[in-house]
Amino acid sequence: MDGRDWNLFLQPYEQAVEEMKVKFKTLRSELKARESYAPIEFVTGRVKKISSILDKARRLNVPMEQLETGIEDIAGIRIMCQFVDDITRVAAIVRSRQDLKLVYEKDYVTNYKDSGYRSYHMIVEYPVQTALGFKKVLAEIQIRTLAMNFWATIEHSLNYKFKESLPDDVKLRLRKAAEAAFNLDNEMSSIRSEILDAQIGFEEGSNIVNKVLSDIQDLYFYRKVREAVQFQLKFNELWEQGDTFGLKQLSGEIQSSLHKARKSPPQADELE
Ligand SMILES: Nc1nc2c(ncn2[C@@H]2O[C@H](COP(=O)(O)OP(=O)(O)OP(=O)(O)O)[C@@H](O)[C@H]2O)c(=O)[nH]1
Ligand SMILES: Nc1ncnc2c1ncn2[C@@H]1O[C@H](COP(=O)(O)OP(=O)(O)OP(=O)(O)O)[C@@H](O)[C@H]1O
Repeated sequence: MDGRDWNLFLQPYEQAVEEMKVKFKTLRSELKARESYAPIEFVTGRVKKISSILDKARRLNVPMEQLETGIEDIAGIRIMCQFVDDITRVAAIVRSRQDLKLVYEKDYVTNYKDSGYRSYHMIVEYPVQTALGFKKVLAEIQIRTLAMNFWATIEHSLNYKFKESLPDDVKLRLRKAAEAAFNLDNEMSSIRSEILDAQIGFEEGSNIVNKVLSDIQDLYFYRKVREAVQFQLKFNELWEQGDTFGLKQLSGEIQSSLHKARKSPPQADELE
């Protein structure tokens, strides 16, 4: 093995991981403040252990003098999302960032691995300012849902214990567990879209109420008192029944009355 100073070798990777973690955690807070929902649930990161770097170099036949280019995940962060759709959004954000350069992507969400592993991986080039100046390091960004992470964390610990020799029945059960995690993600996504639809429906309902009440006020302005009172009674009835469709129709009727009223405004002494 070469006699390099591993602390010095790993220093820029430590820095890259710390900086990237701060940046994506800050992004989460900012998106939460701006849009009230952030596609990032939490962020973790690590620098690969020396033993793991050496194992991987041997496994992938990477010469020691080419570790920096041959092992792409010495620096790695992981971004956990609530929903599968969030992964696409986070990946788009990573692609658009000016402070790193995308090298390539691996979509194990669509093309999941034989083991059942699902995640979206992005290998990036990240620039750090070291005491000796500017240096670019390779880093891996793994993006996955909470369910994918749950599965991968447990599978990783089992794999570590059994190394390459996982018994076939365990492999099969892990694949089934991965399917279960996939189904859980799908179910959560469909519940989410129903909740979003309900929220949109609620928003529409509240907008239509505002519109009807303010248009009735305008009818008073045009001295269409009798019409305004009738519309108000009709509104009360529909509102009691929670009839959004009826309210939309009523809104249309009030609009056409208002239209007529605006075309022939009342004379000063005119009262309905
Ligand atoms: N738990 C778990 N993690 C995996 C699995 N496959 C990949 N990973 C994770 O994804 C990383 C990158 O894996 P790959 O995209 O296969 O790339 P690689 O680094 O060229 O090759 P390997 O180290 O052989 O996986 C690994 O270092 C793991 O952290 C898997 O089957 N189970
Ligand atoms: N990009 C990443 N971000 C955060 N944690 C990671 C990342 N990649 C791996 N880890 C975690 O770091 C720990 C050590 O993993 P290690 O780097 O030794 O192996 P690995 O990445 O799983 O596999 P390999 O050696 O094949 O690359 C594990 O808990 C693993 O889940």
